[in-house]
Amino acid sequence: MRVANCSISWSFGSAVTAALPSFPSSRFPPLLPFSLPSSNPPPSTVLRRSTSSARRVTRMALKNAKDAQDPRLERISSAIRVIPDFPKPGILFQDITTLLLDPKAFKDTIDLFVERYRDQNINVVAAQGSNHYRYSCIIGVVNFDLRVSFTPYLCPNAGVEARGFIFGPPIALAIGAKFVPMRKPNKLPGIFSVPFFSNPYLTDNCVSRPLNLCVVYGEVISEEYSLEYGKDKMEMHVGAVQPGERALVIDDLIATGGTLDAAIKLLGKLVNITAFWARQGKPILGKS
Ligand SMILES: O=P(O)(O)OC[C@H]1O[C@H](OP(=O)(O)OP(=O)(O)O)[C@H](O)[C@@H]1O
Ligand SMILES: Nc1ncnc2[nH]cnc12
Repeated sequence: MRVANCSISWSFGSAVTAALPSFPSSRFPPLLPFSLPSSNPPPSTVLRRSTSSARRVTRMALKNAKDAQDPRLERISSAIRVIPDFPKPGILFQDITTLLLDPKAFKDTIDLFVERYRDQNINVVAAQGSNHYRYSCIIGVVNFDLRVSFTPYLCPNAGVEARGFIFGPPIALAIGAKFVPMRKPNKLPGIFSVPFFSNPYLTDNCVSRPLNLCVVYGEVISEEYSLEYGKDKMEMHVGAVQPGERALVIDDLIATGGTLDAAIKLLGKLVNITAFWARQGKPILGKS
């Protein structure tokens, strides 16, 4: 189903230039969107720009320039540790775990977003999490996917990160929006199959199938994308975003923009995107 009028903003930080090996310092410039120098072009990329969305983008850019003066930014920026050559040579890894160890900097980060978005009529905060295939062990478990049932499955490490999930929920709660997780494959209960005799979810939703499989219907849509250091895929529930809602997509940083691109495409399968705004005016959506 496609519906009209869902505008999407994405924010947090950018590591686009962090990936460039020529950058002279390991203490990389602030990752937050607010640090945009006011002389830069407005941080806007607009899809099907309408007059109202263009006005909104302009307002955002002005607010951005104002935020650049915020004294909280310095503390936030310096609380983020930069680790060269992780997870592979050439990557300057922006480690937000050190920010999380500093309650003031962490709170300031959330507050900045809340202050920015609380009056924007946002209904939905969406964030992306991951099960980090690249650090996974391989074990044999049931894969709850009809297409590949009972195949080897990459098992997430314990304590696995999902950095968008760290920042999205507190922002959603504070601005009074619902939170929609955008997850890596096979993490959302969707269309799945389990042996009929052992299925604990036998409800009216279940339909008996050949080979004693029970199928539970709950539609999940997905989008594949590329990262600085690999490929991935994200999924979300159909119905999580409703017609006419305004969505804010939260993640900890933008590097290649692949994740953002996929998030926008994923949301675009459910709603019409009327405006998109991101830091640095990187034409991420120019690809699509
Ligand atoms: O702009 P991009 O090149 O797409 O990179 C940015 C993405 O990379 C990281 O996520 P990752 O998939 O590593 O998972 P995590 O959030 O669970 O750490 C980060 O949290 C962003 O989502
Ligand atoms: N440079 C980077 N630092 C932290 N997380 C990342 N995800 C993708 N690129 C990254």
